[in-house]
Amino acid sequence: MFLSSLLEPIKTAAKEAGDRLWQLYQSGDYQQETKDDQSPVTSADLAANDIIMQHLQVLTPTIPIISEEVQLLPLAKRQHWPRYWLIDPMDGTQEFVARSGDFAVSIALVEHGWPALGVIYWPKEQVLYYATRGHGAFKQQGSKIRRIQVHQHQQPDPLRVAVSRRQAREPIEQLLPHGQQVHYIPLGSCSLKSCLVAEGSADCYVRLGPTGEWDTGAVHIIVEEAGGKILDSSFAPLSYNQRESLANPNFVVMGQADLPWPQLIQPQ
Ligand SMILES: Nc1ncnc2c1ncn2[C@@H]1O[C@H](COP(=O)(O)O)[C@@H](OP(=O)(O)O)[C@H]1O
Ligand SMILES: [Mg+2]
Repeated sequence: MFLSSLLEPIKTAAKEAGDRLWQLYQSGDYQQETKDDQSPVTSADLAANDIIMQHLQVLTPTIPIISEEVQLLPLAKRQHWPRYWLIDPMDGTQEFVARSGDFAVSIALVEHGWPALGVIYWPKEQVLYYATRGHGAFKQQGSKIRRIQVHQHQQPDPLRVAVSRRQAREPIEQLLPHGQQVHYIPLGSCSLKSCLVAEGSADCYVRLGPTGEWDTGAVHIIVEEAGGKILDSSFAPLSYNQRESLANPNFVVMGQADLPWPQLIQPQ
């Protein structure tokens, strides 16, 4: 009941933040900086962050917020939170700057260590992806809403693997078995690639290299409710708010849950 009552207001917040990003993207009216981890941030990320924070503070004033764009509290002050919002106001800042349009807003509610509600908004396509635990995953474009499901992959069909536009292909090629036919799908933004898996347009997404918990929070529940899973390089679940750093390990977003994934992909 609590989760379902939050869904519509969170979709509204994500859409408002994303539409603001789109406006700034089109006008070019933003400034860019480099963060301590060498990843880019723009004034558009911060504008979207402000919009989401304002919505959340009105909607649930007592629920704390972790945002990519807000100074992180030490673990001791946050590790016992029973629930918190986990937001990435813009996933795909490099894509925004490079003008590919592959950027998205990501908002998750994490309860007792597990994402329970997730909303992704892709401004370029005006598409929302969302899920709440136990109630399925959905894709909405305008008034058209449909339930999404991962794809049932049949051997010997090529494995459709979503990959970053910005990362080298070779390390990923080395993880796939020799002789496996592969069709690569390059797309920006961790969330959008994960949503491709959730909706069945890709069979998996292999992510090597730096990401943060905010990149996977919302899609974690969307992918699971669509029938898939997100696991680290030991095929163990990702964790949330358990460490001083929010850096994720390498991970794979897997579609069809009963494929022999450890035979298909051996992440390092
Ligand atoms: N040098 C770096 N340090 C930390 N995270 C990085 C990074 N380079 C990329 N990322 C993560 O990868 C995301 C983009 O994924 P992709 O390469 O698939 O487009 C970034 O999202 P943000 O744009 O929210 O920072 C960021 O979280
Ligand atoms: Mg971001």
